[in-house]
Amino acid sequence: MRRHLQLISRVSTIAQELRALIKFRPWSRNQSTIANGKHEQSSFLESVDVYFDKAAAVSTTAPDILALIKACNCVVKLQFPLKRSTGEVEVIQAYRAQHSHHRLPTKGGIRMAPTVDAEETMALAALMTFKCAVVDVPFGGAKGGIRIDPRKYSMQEKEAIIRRYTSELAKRNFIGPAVDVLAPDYGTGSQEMAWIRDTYQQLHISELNASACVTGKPLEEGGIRGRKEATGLGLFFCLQEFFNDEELLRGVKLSQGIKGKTFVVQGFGNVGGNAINYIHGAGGKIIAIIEHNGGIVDESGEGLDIPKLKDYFNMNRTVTGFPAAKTIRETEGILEMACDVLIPAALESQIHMENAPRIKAKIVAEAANGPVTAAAEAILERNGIVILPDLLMNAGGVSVSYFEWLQNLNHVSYGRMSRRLEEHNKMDLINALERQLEKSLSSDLRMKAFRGNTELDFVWSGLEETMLAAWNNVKNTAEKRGCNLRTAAYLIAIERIAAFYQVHGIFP
Ligand SMILES: NC(=O)C1=CN([C@@H]2O[C@H](COP(=O)(O)OP(=O)(O)OC[C@H]3O[C@@H](n4cnc5c(N)ncnc54)[C@H](OP(=O)(O)O)[C@@H]3O)[C@@H](O)[C@H]2O)C=CC1
Ligand SMILES: O=C(O)CCC(=O)C(=O)O
Repeated sequence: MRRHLQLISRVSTIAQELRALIKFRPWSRNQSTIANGKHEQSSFLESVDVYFDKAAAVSTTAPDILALIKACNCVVKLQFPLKRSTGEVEVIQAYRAQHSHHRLPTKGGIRMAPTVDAEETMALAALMTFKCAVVDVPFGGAKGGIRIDPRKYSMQEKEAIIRRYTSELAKRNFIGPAVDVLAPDYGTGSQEMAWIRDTYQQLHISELNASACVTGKPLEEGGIRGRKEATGLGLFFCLQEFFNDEELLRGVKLSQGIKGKTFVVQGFGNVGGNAINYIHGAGGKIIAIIEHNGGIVDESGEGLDIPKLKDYFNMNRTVTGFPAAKTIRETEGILEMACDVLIPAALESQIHMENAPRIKAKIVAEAANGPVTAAAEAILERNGIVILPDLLMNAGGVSVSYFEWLQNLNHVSYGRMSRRLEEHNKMDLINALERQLEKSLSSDLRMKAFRGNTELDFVWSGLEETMLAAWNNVKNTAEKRGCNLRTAAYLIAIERIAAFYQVHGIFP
């Protein structure tokens, strides 16, 4: 722990320099906002700051504690060599930001994208702090990024980059089950997590809990069932709640239930793809999907045939060209299509001041981190569009990551110790009932009634409980404090973290 704190103080110098470079501003009640739409040049980090400031202005938390909660504790910038398959050496730039250490470990994904920079990483790390607080997951927030376009690198090259990135973090004590736990994000998945785990394990050969240094791992490497689907399923749980809430539905003039509602989804990756599965399963109509270089629009009026689209995608690695839909190369127009729900599930700042006036969805459900700029939010709200905020909507991923981390620390999977016991107990009860009633249950009913809970049952149950509790808290806070759902989510986060400092005090 002492080593960790020393390192934090060393890297915090870098953080200070970076903050100065990007005009980082501590929280101030007088700070102008971009909600009037005048500063379209504002960055992702500035949008996060504006959202924070809006909540801070109605919070009862003291200004010094607000400044503490808002500040990014440290950012490390890494530059390391990659020997490409051509023999040429390239310098790779990468980052890890640890936004808040009020709880340890810090937690957050790692992305690979050409847009990655220090500021983006800091904004994403801040969102992780607030998101974890909203869903009451006991982590500080962090995020990592590697500035490459992963499509331009071979598997071997990506493996070398990830392994070197992990070893650079390990050298600085910036990764570990008790320190900072990585996870998938945009451009990374379970394969990258497996390389991270293996590299960390090689460097910490006697560390019993090494596999808890990263979540989102393949099952063979200590991953948990359900993590891949978790972000999309968490979003779906919240959508279901929205479509059951008469009052919220009245505001957007929609009837109850997901069935028959129309959805446009930007991004067909982990989050977008899984959200689509659940929405389609509930009878929602996916009328358009956007990828980075094109999109498809349904022409049947029935919504896209998702099982057929999945087969097509698995063969072609793209949705464009899907024969049962119209392919469109200019995707901006698709984002602006009339629909009930628009789900941005790709990158930040996709809905900005310029295109916001043309958005015709009734609801924007933020699956991506920060897809709506603060200036755009003001415009959407003026047009009566309800925004379901990222801090809540995409928190299913980190919630199940938490379960994976716990399972790794326990070294035994959920259900392993209890499943058969539950089945034996239930079977005894069923037998007793049958004897008493002098009647036998059908074998089908018997199977259903006696089945014990598996790992996946526990994960789904934990995720549903987490998302529904957070949904109700955000909704009730918005009602009580007279603010929108995003400000309510930030308020919950701020007040939970402030309460934490209140009890723990400030070190030293
Ligand atoms: N993975 C997770 O568990 C979590 C992810 N998130 C957030 O969700 C978002 C998506 O992450 P994830 O699904 O993991 O990422 P993936 O890399 O799995 O998928 C990203 C998808 O976005 C598409 N895309 C990229 N750029 C654009 C663009 N300009 N317009 C339209 N589509 C685009 C990609 O298309 P193509 O394949 O053509 O490049 C791909 O379909 C990110 O903001 C991430 O931070 C939030 C919480 C958890
Ligand atoms: O699963 C995690 O730990 C973090 C996922 C993530 O990066 C995010 O929620 O943005």
